[in-house]
Amino acid sequence: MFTVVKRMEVSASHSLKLSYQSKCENLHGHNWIVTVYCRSEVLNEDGMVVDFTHIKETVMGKLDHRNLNDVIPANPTAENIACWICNQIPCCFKVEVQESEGNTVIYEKD
Ligand SMILES: Nc1nc2c(c(=O)[nH]1)N=C([C@H](O)[C@H](O)COP(=O)(O)OP(=O)(O)OP(=O)(O)O)CN2
Ligand SMILES: [Zn+2]
Repeated sequence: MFTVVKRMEVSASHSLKLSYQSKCENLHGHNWIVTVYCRSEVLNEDGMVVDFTHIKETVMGKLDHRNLNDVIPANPTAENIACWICNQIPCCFKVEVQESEGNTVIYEKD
């Protein structure tokens, strides 16, 4: 079994629609640390699970310097961001999204 791990920093903005009053309703930014995990028992014809560069192009190309409310088709919480990223990348089974030093979400496919 092979596991590819790719870590990136995404600078972007979001606002959250919540069922309670919160400062997060206001548009604001984070430097999210995103770590993507891809796994496969077999390698492709290039000898890879997934190209690190393709993971970066997918995540950074779609999210970096964007308003995530315009990209993620759900409330752009760290949970929904992690799930959305996982579904964009072949062989991805786990995504960690660290919003700040003490706040991290881990999404794993069943
Ligand atoms: N489970 C989640 N909780 C929260 C999320 C989230 O995505 N998932 N997101 C937010 C907001 O993005 C908010 O901007 C985070 O604010 P921040 O000040 O960074 O976090 P804290 O209020 O916890 O403050 P710390 O100083 O980091 O303790 C809120 N919650
Ligand atoms: Zn936020």
